[in-house]
Formats: sequence, C-alpha cells, structure tokens
Amino acid sequence: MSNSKQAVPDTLPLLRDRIDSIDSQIQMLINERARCAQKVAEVKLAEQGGEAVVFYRPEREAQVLRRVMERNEGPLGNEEMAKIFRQVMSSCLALEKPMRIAFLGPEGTFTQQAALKHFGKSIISAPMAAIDEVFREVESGAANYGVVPVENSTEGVVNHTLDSFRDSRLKICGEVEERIHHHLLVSPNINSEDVTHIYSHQQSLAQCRAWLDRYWPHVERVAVSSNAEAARLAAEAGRSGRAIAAIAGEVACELYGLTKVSANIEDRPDNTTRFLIVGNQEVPQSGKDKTSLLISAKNEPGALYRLLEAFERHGVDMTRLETRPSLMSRWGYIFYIDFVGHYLDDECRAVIDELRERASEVKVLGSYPVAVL
Ligand SMILES: O=C(O)C(=O)C[C@]1(C(=O)O)C=C[C@@H](O)C=C1
Repeated sequence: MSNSKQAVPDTLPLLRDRIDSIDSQIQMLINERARCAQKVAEVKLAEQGGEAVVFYRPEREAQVLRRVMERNEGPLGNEEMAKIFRQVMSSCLALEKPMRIAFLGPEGTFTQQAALKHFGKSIISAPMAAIDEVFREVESGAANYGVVPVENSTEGVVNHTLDSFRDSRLKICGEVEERIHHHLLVSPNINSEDVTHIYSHQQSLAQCRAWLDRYWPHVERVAVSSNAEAARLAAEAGRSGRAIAAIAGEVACELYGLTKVSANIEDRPDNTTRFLIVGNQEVPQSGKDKTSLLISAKNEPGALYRLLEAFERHGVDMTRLETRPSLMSRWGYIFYIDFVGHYLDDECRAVIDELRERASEVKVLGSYPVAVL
C-alpha cells in the first residue's frame, strides 16, 4: 500500500487519479474488514451456539468510535470521521445479522433519526404507534432493539418511557442525543394565512410554546401521537384543501412533501432530546459508561436523603433524578436515577448494595456506554 502522506499532486487529472487509487484501496480495506466481521459472526455462533447469539456489541462499537476520534488528525473533523466509521460498522453488523429496530413511529420521527444516528443506516426499520408497543416488540423478540425518547432539555422527562420500565424486563443498552429543530409546515397548496389548527406531539407544542403564543396566539393547537403523524395529517388535510399546519422536523417535512412556513421555531436553540436503546442484553464495561436505576423508596422521613447520601460517600456522580408516583401505594414514589459508571465498577457496586439495604426495591435498568456521537 502506498504511503498515505505522499505529496499531493496539483492538477485536476492527477488529483482525480489519486482519488481513484485511494478509493480502490479504501474499498478493498472495507471489504477486508467486512470479511473479519463475518468471521466474528462465525466465532460468536460457535461460542454461544445453543443460546440466542448476541451479534450487536454496544461496548465494542463505542470503543471503536472513541478510538477513531482519538487518533484522528484531520482535516476531517472527529465527529465527521466517526460518522463514516459508524456506517462502516453498521454495514458490517448487517452482514453478521440484519438488525430489526423498533422505534416510536411513524416514519420520519426524531426517534427514527436517533435510531439511524445510533445504529447507522443498515437496519430494518420497524415504526411503532406508541412507546409501550416499542417495548412489547422487543420483549416478544419481533425486534432486536428498540429506541424511545426519555428526556428533553426544554420539556423534561417522557413519562411514558419511564413508566414502561416498571414492568419490563428489558435492559437499557445505549443512549443517543439528538439536537431537535422544529419547523412550522403546511401542504404546498395551502396559504399559511388560512391555517386554522396546528398539530404536533404535545412535547413539540410545549417546546415551541413561546413562539406559538407570539406568532399564532389565536390558532388552535392539537396534540397528536407524534410530530410525524402531525405532518402526515397536514399533508392529508392539504389534499382536501383544509388548512392545517404541523410542527415537525426535517425528516418528516421531506417524507410528507410539506413546505416550511417558519424554520427552527423551538424556544431554546440548544433544544436536545435524549433517547434510550432497549434490548434483551446486559452490556459489559466500555470504559466510559452510565447506569440507570429504578428505586422504590420506603415511605418514611429522610428516605430520599439516605439514598442520595450513598452516592456522595462513594464519590459516584449522579447525573439525573426523576420522581414518579408509585402505582402500588398512594403517596409512594419511584425514583429514576442515572449516574456515571458501570454497575460492575467497584464504587458503583458499593452504592447499589447500600441502596438495596435502604430501599424497598432497586432495579438496575442497565449500564451502557456514554453516547459517542
Ligand atoms: O467486534 C464484534 O463483536 C463485531 O461484531 C464487529 C463489529 C464491527 O464491525 O467492528 C460489528 C458489530 C458489533 O456491534 C461490534 C463490532
């Protein structure tokens, strides 16, 4: 193989010859990598034989992507380079076994965008109508993994997702963050001044509340099951001449052939949503992990204090605390806690052991690599 740092020619034909030659080397190497992945699949099949074979390895993928970013010298940026390798691994995994990924649909939701960001494009998409359907699809084995939204930087937690973990045996296998840009969309044949209703998911309506109050104070807001569904309804209404607008993202805008009346209308420019990957496997340590717990506290004075104190004493960094009412007892609570570290790390294990002594129930929802992209 030629030296990658040899002098760059300076005429167009010579530069293109050089690009052609580099492309053929990259192609050969990608296929060599793909053959290794095929071999990995054979080894996994031989080793895990009788049981359900685990092809997708989130901890290994996170390590590969982190290493790509660490050794990157440019001129391509770290994230750009990692995205390329993200897709290479996605193709390699699909060669080992195509992954069916359930997500909160329909096609075009931010959750689909998050699924593609996390797994790459070589997946089989399975849009579901509701968050609990995503859980059921993965629990039944019909899908390999699921992707659900869990919190938004403007609007806070997605209660449906947290509540679904109460009765589910699924584990969190990963997280992904996505910057959320909302647009006001109408069918191309509709005049925006005629708009009578604005449809969107309730979280999206809330994320654009100040903008809507200011520019569309007298138009009725209607919450529907997703922003992609809002876009679909706006497109359908447009076909019969009804002036309904939707608030949705780029993917939905393109998918349903809508026109942007206003772009980036979210109240906060750093509006970000965090999504979780759920599956049937426990993920080993990747070197940079997070853990999520569900805790039922005893209903007595100082209960929460005693839980939190354990984190401080062992120097474990808690990143999130959510409270939900317990369905079992009136005025009982369930806490959802995220912290930095893997449940197999010594200090995390010590915290979890102590929490078990102090709470009526501690469920480890999963340890998983911190989002790389
Ligand atoms: O290392 C593995 O276990 C592989 O299957 C290979 C590979 C890769 O392409 O690098 C592919 C899929 C896994 O999710 C992780 C990594």
